[in-house]
Amino acid sequence: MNMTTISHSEVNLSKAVARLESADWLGIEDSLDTRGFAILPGLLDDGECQRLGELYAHRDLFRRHIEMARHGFGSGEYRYFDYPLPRFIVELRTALYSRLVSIANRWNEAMGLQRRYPQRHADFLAECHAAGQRRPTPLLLRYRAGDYNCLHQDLYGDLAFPLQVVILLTQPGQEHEGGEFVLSEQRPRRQSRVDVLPLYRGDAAILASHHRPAQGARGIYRVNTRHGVSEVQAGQRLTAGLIFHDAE
Ligand SMILES: O=C(O)CCC(=O)C(=O)O
Ligand SMILES: [Fe+2]
Repeated sequence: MNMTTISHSEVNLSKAVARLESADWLGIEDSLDTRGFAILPGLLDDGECQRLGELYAHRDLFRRHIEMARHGFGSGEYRYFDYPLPRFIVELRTALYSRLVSIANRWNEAMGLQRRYPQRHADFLAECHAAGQRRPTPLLLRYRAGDYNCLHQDLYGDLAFPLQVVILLTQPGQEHEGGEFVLSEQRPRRQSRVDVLPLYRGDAAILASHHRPAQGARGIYRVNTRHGVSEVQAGQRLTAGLIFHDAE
C-alpha cells in the first residue's frame, strides 16, 4: 500500500467527520423512521471520493474479491477490505455508528426484538467476534456498462446491525449513466414498493439493512427491506459500503 494515499485520506477525514456531525440528524432520523432511508448529502468531497475510489486498485488492502455474476448477485465486482481497515474507514464508520445506534435500539424495541446495541462500535464488533463473526465487511464496489446489483440484504450471521451506509463515489451524468440505487420495502401480506434514491457523488445513503418498524392503523409492523442497483448504461460507477456487523 502506498502510504501517501492513506495519509492524504486521513487529512481529509477530519473534514468528513465534521460534515457528518453537522448534518441535519433530526431530519435524517425522521426520514429513516418514515421512509426507511435518509440521504446525507456531500459527506465526502470530490477529492475524497477520488482517493477512496483509487484504493480499489490496491489488492493488498482487501481480503476478498467477488465477481457478482458468478454468485448470481448481478454483474459487476466488489472487494471487502481486510483488517486492519484504512483508518478513515474506521473513523467514518465509528462516527456513523455513534449517530445511528440510538435509532437501531429504538427500532428493535418497537419491533419487539430483544437485542440492544452497545453505544460504542468497538464493543459491538467485540460482540460480533465473540459470536464467531470476525471478518470485516466494509467494501468497495465497481460497476461498468451493463452491470447491476440484484435486490439483496447484507446479513452475514445472526448478529446484524439494522442500518447500513452506501456512499456514491462517482458522478451520475458525468462518470456514469444509469446505475440508480434502489430500495424495496415489503410490508406483511402486501406487494413491494420501491424507492429510487437521487444520489450524487459524495452523498451517503443511510438505509434499513434488514427490516424496520412502521406505524400502521393497528399498531407497529415490520417492513422487510432490500436494496440494489439498476443497470449502469455507460461509464464506471463506484461505491463504498459501510456495514456495521462483521461476517462469519
Ligand atoms: O453500489 C451500490 O450502490 C450498492 C452497494 C451495496 O449493495 C452495499 O454497500 O451493500
Ligand atoms: Fe448491499
